[in-house]
Amino acid sequence: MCTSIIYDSNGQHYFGRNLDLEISFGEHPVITPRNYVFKYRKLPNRKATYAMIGMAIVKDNYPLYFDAANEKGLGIAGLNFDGPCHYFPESAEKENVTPFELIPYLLSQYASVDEVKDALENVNLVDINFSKKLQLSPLHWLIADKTGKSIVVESTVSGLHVYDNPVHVLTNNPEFPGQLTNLANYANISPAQPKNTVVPDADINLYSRGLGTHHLPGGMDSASRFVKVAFVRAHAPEGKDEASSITNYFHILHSVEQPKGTDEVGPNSYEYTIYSDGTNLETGTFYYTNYENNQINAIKLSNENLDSDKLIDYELLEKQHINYQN
Ligand SMILES: C[C@H](CCC(=O)NCCS(=O)(=O)O)[C@H]1CC[C@H]2[C@@H]3CC[C@@H]4C[C@H](O)CC[C@]4(C)[C@H]3C[C@H](O)[C@]12C
Repeated sequence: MCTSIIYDSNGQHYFGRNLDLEISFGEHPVITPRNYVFKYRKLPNRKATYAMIGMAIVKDNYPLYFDAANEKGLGIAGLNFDGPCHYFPESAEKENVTPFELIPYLLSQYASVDEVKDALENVNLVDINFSKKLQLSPLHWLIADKTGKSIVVESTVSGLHVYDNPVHVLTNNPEFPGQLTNLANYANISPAQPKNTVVPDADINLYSRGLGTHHLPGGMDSASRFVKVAFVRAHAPEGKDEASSITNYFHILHSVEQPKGTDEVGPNSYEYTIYSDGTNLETGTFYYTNYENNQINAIKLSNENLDSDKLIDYELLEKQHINYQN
């Protein structure tokens, strides 16, 4: 399971995700500079044009991005969508993009959600594996830009669906319209202390603070995380500067993180939040934390030579540094 959000703070927009899984693939931060050439399976080769940064594994010198953002302030995250997801055979009328190419394809050419929406009308997500070893995985995508707009893209048996996203978060199943419908079941959840309406005549002692969130789901499942993160994001205060904004951002994502041991997926195997990341879409600064190291690490897109044609890899810093005070 995974969770992705876009958060507005202090005039800036932060976009990224939690990656929840039982094993790590060796993913790490990767910059694709403007002159790197993407080789597409069913389209002509094309230069990246817009530089991008995100978490990826690199296979055969190809960056398989889990999530990334480009220098124009457009971000995309791929999340698991097992069940409803369906990819299609090659189509003669459309641009045939494989699901693992979707992030490079969109980030290399487009600067906004509106541009992406137009482009997607012409896209067929074609069922072609990266390799025998790396088969396609069922994904759906949260796409957001620095104006704060976001959409969800889902390819199912009924076709490619693009939904405006009024709550600016995404988890996993069910399909996005079902997640929105489910929010109605939690419509009265509030940061405010409730009034006693259950037995109005009785003097009921509101024994705790926070009773307005008593029915907020806290499970590791995707429907629970959707409601919880939508609520937390919607009520998160803005930061007053970059540091407090990114701190708030990670608190939102960490409110739905999965601690080890709580989500069993097989004998002795547990899904947990491997990393959380977020890019400031205005400045192109990429931040991340991970399970082992919850210090915030940052990489600035603008500090590299973005006109290069070679991928730039960064080590994932996984060592916890405890600040002993005595
Ligand atoms: C599994 C992850 C989602 C996390 C999640 O939701 N886990 C719940 C599991 S469960 O549903 O709870 O059981 C997703 C998110 C991004 C994906 C990579 C995207 C690039 C590339 C695309 C290729 O086509 C296939 C290989 C590839 C490396 C992908 C592997 C894997 O699919 C990644 C890591």
